[in-house]
Amino acid sequence: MARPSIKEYLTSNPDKVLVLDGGQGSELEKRGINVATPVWSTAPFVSDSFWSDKSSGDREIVKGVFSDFSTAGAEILMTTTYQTSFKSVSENTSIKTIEEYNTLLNHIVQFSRDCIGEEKFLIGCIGPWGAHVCAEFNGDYGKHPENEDYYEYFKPQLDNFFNNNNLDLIAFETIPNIHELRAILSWDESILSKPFYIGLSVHENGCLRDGSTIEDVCQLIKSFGDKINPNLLLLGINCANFNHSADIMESIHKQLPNMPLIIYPNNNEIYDTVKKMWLPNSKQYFTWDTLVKRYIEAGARIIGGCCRTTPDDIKQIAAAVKKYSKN
Ligand code: MET
Ligand SMILES: [Zn+2]
Repeated sequence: MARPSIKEYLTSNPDKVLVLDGGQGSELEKRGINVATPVWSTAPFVSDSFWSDKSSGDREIVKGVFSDFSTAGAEILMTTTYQTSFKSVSENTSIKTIEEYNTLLNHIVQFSRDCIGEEKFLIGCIGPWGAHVCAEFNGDYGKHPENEDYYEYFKPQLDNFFNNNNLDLIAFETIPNIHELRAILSWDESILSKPFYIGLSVHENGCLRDGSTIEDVCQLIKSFGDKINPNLLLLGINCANFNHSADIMESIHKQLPNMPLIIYPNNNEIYDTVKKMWLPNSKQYFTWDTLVKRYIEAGARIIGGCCRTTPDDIKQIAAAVKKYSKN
């Protein structure tokens, strides 16, 4: 049976909370794929052997990640295309033309769809401009972030994703800068012609990485009134601090009570930006069970994990979603 449209699905099942997958990029790395390249988790797909050699090791690893997240309970999964903008790919790999780029995206999306089957929802993942310039965790977009042509940066990936029926939802993830957020919100249905969501990149106190407060963000969204693009299905945070994630969700929900929310924080490890590695965090104040309960009470409709979360985290999230959602 064909999948329903995700918009229709969320509207006609108002109590349903969908379980998302976990950190695809970090999981690929954990399983041995070298993602230490400027295109990060896109790396396995830009090698010809991934497509020509059906028994390639990387191919098996990617399949395994999709399969393990699905088995753990994910009902909606993401393509590994966080750093697959045309600019990142054409500047850093042998793929140079828009035709080659479209072929790459078509192959990745089809491969991902084949991995998860026809029933589950698939999200076309798009990282922020900050992913290209390594600024998604400081929001530093230079002196004139308002002058950046965000549309020009996103357009090739958007054009491809909007035309691909294998994708149910488009993700703008880890958005750290309010100018970029304002740009995305200003695009109407002729540009963003399919359901999408925005995942914000925030500090522990909930401020956007560029220092804008949650109030600034919510005010900006409210200022669009009923002119907001009807394809904006959810707003939320991703790659956020585990211990602080529920507080941040509650504060967004307080200010935008009717906005369906999405949340996928990191696991409890902390990224050391100097050592460039994830370090354990001895302070863990919550379990997934407690957090998921609070997320749902704060209006979350999609819940999963971001960097360093594994199929085991998704299993715990799925169990808690089952326990606390009315559906
Ligand atoms: C830096 S956040 C990355 C999110 C992305 N969906 C991934 O895990 O691959
Ligand atoms: Zn992340």
